[in-house]
Amino acid sequence: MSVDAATVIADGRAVLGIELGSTRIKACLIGPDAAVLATGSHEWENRFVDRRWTYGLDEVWSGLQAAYTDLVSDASGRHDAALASVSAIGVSAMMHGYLAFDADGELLVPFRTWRNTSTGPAAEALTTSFGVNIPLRWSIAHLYQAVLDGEEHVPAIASVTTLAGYVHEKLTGRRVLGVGDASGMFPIDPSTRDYDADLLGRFDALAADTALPGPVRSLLPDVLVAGESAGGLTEAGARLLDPSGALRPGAVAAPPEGDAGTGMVATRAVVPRTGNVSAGTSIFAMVVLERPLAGLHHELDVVTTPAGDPVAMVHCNNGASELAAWVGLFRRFADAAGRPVDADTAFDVLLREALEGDADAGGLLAYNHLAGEPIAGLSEGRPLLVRSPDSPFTLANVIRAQLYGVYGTLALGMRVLAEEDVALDRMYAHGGMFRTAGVAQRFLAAALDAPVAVAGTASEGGAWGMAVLAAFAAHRAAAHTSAAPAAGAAASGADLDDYLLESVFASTTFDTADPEPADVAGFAAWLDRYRAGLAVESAAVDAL
Ligand SMILES: Nc1ncnc2c1ncn2[C@@H]1O[C@H](COP(=O)(O)OP(=O)(O)O)[C@@H](O)[C@H]1O
Ligand SMILES: O=C(CO)[C@@H](O)[C@@H](O)COP(=O)(O)O
Repeated sequence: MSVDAATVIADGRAVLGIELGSTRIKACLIGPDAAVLATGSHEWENRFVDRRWTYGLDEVWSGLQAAYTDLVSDASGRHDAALASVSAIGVSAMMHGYLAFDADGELLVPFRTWRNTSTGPAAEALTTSFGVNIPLRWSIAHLYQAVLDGEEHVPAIASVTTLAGYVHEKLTGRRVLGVGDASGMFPIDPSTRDYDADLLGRFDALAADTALPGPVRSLLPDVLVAGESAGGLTEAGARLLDPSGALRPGAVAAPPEGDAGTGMVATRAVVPRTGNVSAGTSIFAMVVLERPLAGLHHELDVVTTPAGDPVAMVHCNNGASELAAWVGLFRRFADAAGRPVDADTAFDVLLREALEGDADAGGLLAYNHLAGEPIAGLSEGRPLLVRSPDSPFTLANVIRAQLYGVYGTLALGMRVLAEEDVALDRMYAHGGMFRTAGVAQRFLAAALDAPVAVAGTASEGGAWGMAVLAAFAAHRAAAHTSAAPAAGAAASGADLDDYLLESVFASTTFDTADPEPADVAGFAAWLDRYRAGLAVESAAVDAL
């Protein structure tokens, strides 16, 4: 394996996927069979500046370079191979939010991430006008809120994009977005797999007589579907990723995607009746739809797969960060006691302890809300641990409550999806929480009352999924060389699924956890108490 991998890397046949997650920038290098050859990562953290969650663009580039350098050294350590070129490349990132540029490409205001909940009036006006739910975090809500607030920069806006779109443009010179990422900016019409023309018109009518230079379509990136070529890595782009000068340009670039789409690919959940849960800083569940939703629900957004098919999503701003904070507390205790443990060990010890807890976590409630949470009706967050005096206050129950807390708001939203009769054959899960095998997965099965499957790549899921999409773009480009050199054709969901089945998942095994009846009953009881206790969380937001 090592010799083959070394040859693949040295011959420039490996494929690079990068995902900018909220806490980690991950890079993943795969071979022709989609096996992981090397990985790299860099930790970063959003900052709350002037009441807005943001990252600096300088941190984007230093973080990408650090993750890439880490991957190069992993390739060298694992395979004794020097990485100098790749056949294809793809970038994905946290979706939505607001990156607005002027005509010279200068950023007009600091990046506003998906986590900001300051767009209420715009989201409400757009939801009413469009007749589809426009969540607070969508880019169009951010844009319209800036218009409604009469922000000074609005007249200068020449383009608006997502984080993946921004990075992709710098690497390739192309201002485009994959349809999945675009679907978190503005609603997509599944029949054209492009922005919904009727809704674009309604937006322009709303924004008429404002300072926004229109029409809005001229501000948005062009939309591409999985398998289409989105340009190639330029010399300048290669230098941005690898200032050492070793990386050569020329790789085929896939349409930049969002982490929802890469999660779907990483779990082979791209055709109707398949779904996946991504559990990282935020937590969200997605199910590919067989038919449109019957009603409009503020708990459900409709995005698309990277092939443009509609997907219902339950999105919660708050995922596993509060759990990580508790694990950090115990690590500090271990340090202070003179027995330091690394993060993975601390997670392993604590999560395994949770297995010994009561099925209802002894009635302990953990609210993981660091930020506001629309589904729970919270404008801001105040993480809480609440118990009755007689609740069995054990370490096992504290950690189990924290794990249940990660799934609390998601479970409320999933009950709305169930009422819509959305059919689901299989649910997959991925994200950092699954680095410790078997625990977060078992409790998720209990929370959803459904089997949950996890693959070995689960904790690197997004970057790996993006590498797979890049390999798919290169595969389609090769198949179409005679007809249209270096250009792949747009794929349908079935084309993408066939590729995933034949070239990626043929030999992948998933570990499936079935819901355990005692856990299901325990979680249901816990969720009733959690729902009632939301009043406490709300009061904490008001009071503190
Ligand atoms: N070894 C581990 N076992 C279980 N959970 C973990 C482990 N390491 C990190 N985590 C959890 O994973 C989360 C990060 O997940 P990740 O998918 O990398 O997030 P993001 O994409 O938002 O940066 C952390 O907040 C932490 O709670
Ligand atoms: O909003 C979405 C998807 O709709 C995500 O991009 C956003 O929550 C960020 O996800 P991560 O927590 O970084 O995995």
